[in-house]
Amino acid sequence: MIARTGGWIAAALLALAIGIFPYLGDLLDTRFPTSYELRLVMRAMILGIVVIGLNILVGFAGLVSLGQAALMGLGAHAAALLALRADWPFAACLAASVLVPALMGAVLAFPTVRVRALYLTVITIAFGFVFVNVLREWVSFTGGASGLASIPRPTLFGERLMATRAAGFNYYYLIAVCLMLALWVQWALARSRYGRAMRATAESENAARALGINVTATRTLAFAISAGLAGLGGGLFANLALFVNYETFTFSASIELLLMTILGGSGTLAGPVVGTAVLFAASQALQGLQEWQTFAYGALLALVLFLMPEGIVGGLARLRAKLAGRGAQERQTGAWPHFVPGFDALTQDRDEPGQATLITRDLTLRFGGLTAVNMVDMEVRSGTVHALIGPNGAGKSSLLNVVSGFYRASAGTVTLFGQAVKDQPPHVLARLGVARSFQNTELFGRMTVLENVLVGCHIRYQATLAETLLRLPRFLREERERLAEARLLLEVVGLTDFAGEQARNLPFGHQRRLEIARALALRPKLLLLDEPAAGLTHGEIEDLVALIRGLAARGMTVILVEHHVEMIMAVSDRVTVLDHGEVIADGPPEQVQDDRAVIEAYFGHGAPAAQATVPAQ
Ligand SMILES: Nc1ncnc2c1ncn2[C@@H]1O[C@H](COP(=O)(O)OP(=O)(O)OP(=O)(O)O)[C@@H](O)[C@H]1O
Repeated sequence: MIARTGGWIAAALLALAIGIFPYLGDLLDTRFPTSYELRLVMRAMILGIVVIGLNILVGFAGLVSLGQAALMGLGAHAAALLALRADWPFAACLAASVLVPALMGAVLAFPTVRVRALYLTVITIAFGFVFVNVLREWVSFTGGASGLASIPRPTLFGERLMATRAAGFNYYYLIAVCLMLALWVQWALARSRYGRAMRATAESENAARALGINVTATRTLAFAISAGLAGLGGGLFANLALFVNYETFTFSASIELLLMTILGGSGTLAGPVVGTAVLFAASQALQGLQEWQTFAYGALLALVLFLMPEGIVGGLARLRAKLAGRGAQERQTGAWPHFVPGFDALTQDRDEPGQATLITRDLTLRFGGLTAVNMVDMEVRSGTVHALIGPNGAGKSSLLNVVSGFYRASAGTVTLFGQAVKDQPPHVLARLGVARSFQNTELFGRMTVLENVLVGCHIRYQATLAETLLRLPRFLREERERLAEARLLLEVVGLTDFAGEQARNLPFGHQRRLEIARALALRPKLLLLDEPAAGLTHGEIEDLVALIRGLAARGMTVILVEHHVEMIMAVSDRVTVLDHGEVIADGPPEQVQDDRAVIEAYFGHGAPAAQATVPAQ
């Protein structure tokens, strides 16, 4: 709450400082600021807009672009060319300076981020070099080294936009408004499912996909927004300088933009402003050092990052948290499960009772020569707890990964909720109603406990990006409802007191609880739990059993991969036993426990008859 108020105060102070800056001369009766200094501040504000875009890419989505200056150049050239060659009015040119790079961003990102996030960095480097070469060589179109000169002075609503003490400051204020708008976009994204999805994909791609997030689309969106803001900076720059050529938009300019993002504190809301201001001021101050400038610049940067690896704003935030003495260890964990009133409403998306929620037929998964899952026929009834057991390497997790879409089956069929779903990706299956936990918990460590659960609600928003950025009523209503649901789920798992804590700071047992709460936020019909009891104490396992039974009682179907036999006996309605990828037994737990083939799978052939049950671990 304090941080939020502080954020608004900081934004108001920034707006005030920018607002009165041109009039300082009149107010203080000095020559400062001259038109030159006004121009410097305008350039800094333009860079600020570009760096905000880069922060959305780097700090939110965890992607790196080394071609951001080229995208800025694309915006600048789009605006300049349309004004010079097509006589487009200024407002239309500025709109094009946003849209053309945003589109280019989407075209560059879509094919690359679906393969690997790192490829985006590579493609942006290539784009930067190609772009500069095209500008340099295509002289008839871009003017080559002479660039595009005599761009008409911008005019809006019949007013010529100027920025000098003599002629008025309306262009200065236009840039200031764009900067504040960029800050708004960044803030509105951060406080929405879009921003949370971006951060989630950066933290754990697998967990994000399991919660219904389309990782490729999310990353493409992040890059398109970031490219659009870079282009806006370019368009504003072209209309400030009234001249553009390739020299402004080189690879080293892209590096400088990235450094501003990191120095300020990537991922923080104030970081881009602070990073741009500090580095821009430093580059101006160090200009007198001539050839030593680059060295001094680098040394300064190294020093700040050595002292504050999370950047200036990130470092200060950490310091403040330390001083406030906030730590996970001081929190009281609530008893769980605590089926609070209202929880039943969240578990109503169930399959018809008695239906087969999952059917696999001849399901096979091969890794090269190894058959991890071999011709598995399995049927899981709705509203039951179905355990999947077997010795290490039996293929349990592999089967779970096929059912949740993480692995593609080599052969056979999977039917979920009466629908054939073979080869569907995880986020599509999540949208059908499949949620899962992971063998090694996959939380979004740097996000708060509450945000983790909110990411689980991702697929149940309907508000569009535009409604979200404008914070229209539908978005606000949905956000309020999801927040209430997330808090309720935290109460169910006894983590209410940890809502504001970063997930990575939670003790292990609490992390397991959080992962389950996050999966429940999806309102699944089928919940897949991969060794949820691993690493838990005896008491915690008893609570987990109570939770699972409570979920099944509410109609949810649960598939449980577990080694802990005592727990399986207590919680499951039916057990399927795998060995070497094949089903060797299937039935009620008591029957399976005494099955000869199962005992042999655990103890080997010739196990003594006295060894009548599988081992409780
Ligand atoms: N991505 C993969 N690439 C190659 N082999 C794999 C892969 N994933 C699993 N395997 C192999 O498939 C077999 C089944 O592994 P799986 O993890 O499904 O077994 P499990 O029953 O879950 O074992 P555990 O109880 O130890 O987790 C093992 O031999 C494993 O080495």
